[in-house]
Amino acid sequence: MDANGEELAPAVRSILSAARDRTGGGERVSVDARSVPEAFAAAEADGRAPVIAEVKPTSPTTDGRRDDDPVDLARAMVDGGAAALSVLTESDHFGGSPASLERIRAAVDVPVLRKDFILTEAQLDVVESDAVLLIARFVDDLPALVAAARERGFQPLVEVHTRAELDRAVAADADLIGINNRDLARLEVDLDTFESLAPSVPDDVTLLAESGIASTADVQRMRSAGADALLIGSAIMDGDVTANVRRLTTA
Ligand SMILES: O=C(O)c1ccccc1NCC(=O)[C@H](O)[C@H](O)COP(=O)(O)O
Repeated sequence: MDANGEELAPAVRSILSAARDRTGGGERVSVDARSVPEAFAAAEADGRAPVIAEVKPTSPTTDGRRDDDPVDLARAMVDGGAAALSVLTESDHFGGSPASLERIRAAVDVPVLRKDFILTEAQLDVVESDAVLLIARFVDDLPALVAAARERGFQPLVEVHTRAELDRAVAADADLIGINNRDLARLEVDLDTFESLAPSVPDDVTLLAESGIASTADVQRMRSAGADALLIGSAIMDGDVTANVRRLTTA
C-alpha cells in the first residue's frame, strides 16, 4: 500500500524498495542550473513544441533494452530539436546511472532533468543536474524537499497524478509541475488524466504532460489541453531518436 491506500504494482514496489536502500548523501551539490522555462521559450520561438526527451534505456513497461552510448542518444535527441533532456539515474529497473547523466550534461547545452525516485534530501546530493524530479505520491514532506532542491540550485519538477497530489504540489510552492498520465499503482497510461487535471493548475505554473505521448496527435492533444511542454520517453527511444524527436517537436 502507498500513502493513497492503493496497492502498488509489483515493479513499483520493487523500485521504491531499491530507492529506500539508496543513501545518497555525498558532498552537498551546488549547481548553476540552465533554465528549463527559458529552454521551453526558446523552442517555442523557434517553432518547435517544447519537448523533454528522455534517455531511458529500459523500464518495467518496455520490452528489451537499448545499449547505445547514452551520450550518443542524448546528442541525437538535441539534434532532433529536444528543448531539454531527462536522464534516468535509476539503475536497477531503468538501466540509468548518475555517471550517464554527468557525461550527458557535459556533452549538451540544454537543461538536463535527473529522473529518479528521490525520497530524501540526502539523495539530492548525488550528481549535478539542472532539474530534479520529485514524485508527490512518494515524498512525505514535499515542501521540505522542494526547498532543499532549490537550496542546491536545482529546479524541482513535481510530478502529480491526482487532484490531491496537485494540491500538495501547489501548496509546496512548485512552479514546474508534471501531470503523469501513467498511474504508478497499476502502470496504466491514460491521456485523459492530463485533460482532467490541467484546468486546476494555476496559470503561473509551467505545466508538463508526462508519459504515454506517442504520436503527433497526442502532442497536439496535450498542447490543446494546456501543456506548456511534453516529457516523452518510450516513443523517442523506439527507433531513430533524432527522427522521432523531430516528428514530435514539429507536431
Ligand atoms: O516507464 C515505466 O515503465 C515506469 C514504470 C514504473 C514507474 C515509472 C515509470 N516511468 C517513469 C516515467 O515517468 C516515464 O519514464 C516518463 O514519464 C516517460 O514516459 P513514456 O513517454 O511513456 O516513456
